[in-house]
Amino acid sequence: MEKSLRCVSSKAERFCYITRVQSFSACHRLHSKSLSDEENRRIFGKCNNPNGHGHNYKVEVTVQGKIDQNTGMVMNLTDLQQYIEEAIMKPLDHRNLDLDVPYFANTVSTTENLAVYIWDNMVKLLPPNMLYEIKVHETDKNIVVYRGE
Ligand SMILES: Nc1nc2c(c(=O)[nH]1)N=C([C@H](O)[C@H](O)COP(=O)(O)OP(=O)(O)OP(=O)(O)O)CN2
Ligand SMILES: [Zn+2]
Repeated sequence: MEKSLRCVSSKAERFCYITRVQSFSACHRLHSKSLSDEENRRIFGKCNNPNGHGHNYKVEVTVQGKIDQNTGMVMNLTDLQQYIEEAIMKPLDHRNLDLDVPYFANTVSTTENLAVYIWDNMVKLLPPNMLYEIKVHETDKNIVVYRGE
């Protein structure tokens, strides 16, 4: 599993961003209940295929904070791995996003909305003000970043 570290700031108190990468597999269909079938086909094209399609998603979870002078860590990446298991893997891996995840019953399962869903799950588990960014790679070419705004 990939882990990346990036640090800035003064010598006395260093501030760092740490990232854990996690992959999961899921299928979905882009379809909005607030649009007609014709509009859905026109807007979402092949991604509106009634039987759906699959992705091997990759999510980068970045947390921020001061480097603890005793542990040398912003956060133990093993703890972050466990939060990711709860917030991402358990609800999403090997699921049909639209049918298995209640959040997407009435919310289109775009990568934008998926990033928001993952943010909302992660922020509930992490210590306050530590979550910095969720980056979701839907494909190698389609990437969405959400920072809680
Ligand atoms: N703004 C968004 N646009 C699109 C999203 C999205 O989540 N947000 N999603 C899709 C589809 O889900 C689709 O699966 C994208 O796949 P695809 O077009 O096959 O992916 P690539 O662009 O990587 O592959 P190409 O072969 O280059 O088409 C569509 N739009
Ligand atoms: Zn898709």
